[in-house]
Amino acid sequence: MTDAQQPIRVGVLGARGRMGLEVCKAVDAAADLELVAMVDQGDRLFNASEASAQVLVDFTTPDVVMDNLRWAVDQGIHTVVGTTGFTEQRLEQVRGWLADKPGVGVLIAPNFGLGAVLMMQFAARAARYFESAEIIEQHHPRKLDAPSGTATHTAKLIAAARAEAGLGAMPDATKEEAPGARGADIDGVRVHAVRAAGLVAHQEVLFGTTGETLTIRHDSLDRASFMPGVLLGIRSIVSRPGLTIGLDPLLD
Ligand SMILES: NC(=O)C1=CN([C@@H]2O[C@H](COP(=O)(O)OP(=O)(O)OC[C@H]3O[C@@H](n4cnc5c(N)ncnc54)[C@H](O)[C@@H]3O)[C@@H](O)[C@H]2O)C=CC1
Ligand SMILES: O=C(O)C1=N[C@H](C(=O)O)C[C@H](O)C1
Repeated sequence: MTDAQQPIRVGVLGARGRMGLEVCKAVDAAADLELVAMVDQGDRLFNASEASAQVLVDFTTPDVVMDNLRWAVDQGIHTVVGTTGFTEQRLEQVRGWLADKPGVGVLIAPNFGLGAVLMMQFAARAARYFESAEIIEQHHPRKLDAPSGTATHTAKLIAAARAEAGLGAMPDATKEEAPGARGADIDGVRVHAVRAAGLVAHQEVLFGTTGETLTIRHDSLDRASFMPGVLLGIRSIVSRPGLTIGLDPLLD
């Protein structure tokens, strides 16, 4: 434990949501963490400050997360963010806020599943060796956004690796007969989003070149899969000022 064996005081934003409920359970069960605030839509955000939260965990929605984060940084509260919707422009805004609060840490991770982090790393490593790469993400039908934050991040990693290796555009002679048939184009990488009852969170990255394909697949079968990563984030962010993107730097 930090601070002479005092538990880290944690507040959860989006506490009544699918992820928020799971985070509350995981924090409650950890001896070195104390759940001091549970905030959902309609609750006062200030509750978290009154409860002296040292770290906030945000699993809300892309349209409210920036306001929450701005407030937390202003209050000097470290924040672990799993909510999606972080464009490069949004990340730049967060960097700007943190510049005025040098002691405060923010971790923004598109996926807290350790297997998903490895899947993205493996995909980035494979990208330079294949002519073609496409992403198929599959989620539960109550997910609000598409493509997923994980798929967008993976596409950007693949695009960067391809550019670094000097690869050009992927071979594709297809004319779409129906809009969207070839998926979304994220930095030149096609991303297909499936929504079906029974699914949690899944992703395949399909690579192809002459005579062979490689498929890298990850499945989150239960939201418990995200919790080791979230807890690692909470424990790390108290001594990690500035903006950290993704779990990768915490795993090295
Ligand atoms: N980074 C990761 O590993 C993961 C990220 N996610 C992302 O986390 C987000 C939440 O996902 P779910 O829990 O499935 O959604 P959900 O819809 O079940 O939960 C969102 C919760 O946020 C609450 N909320 C809305 N506005 C709020 C506000 N202003 N203040 C406090 N609470 C507010 C809602 O009432 C709801 O209870 C999504 O963006 C999703 O993509 C989900 C799973 C894993
Ligand atoms: O909404 C979800 O469920 C998930 N969202 C994240 C994303 O958009 O990548 C992470 C994971 O895929 C589950």
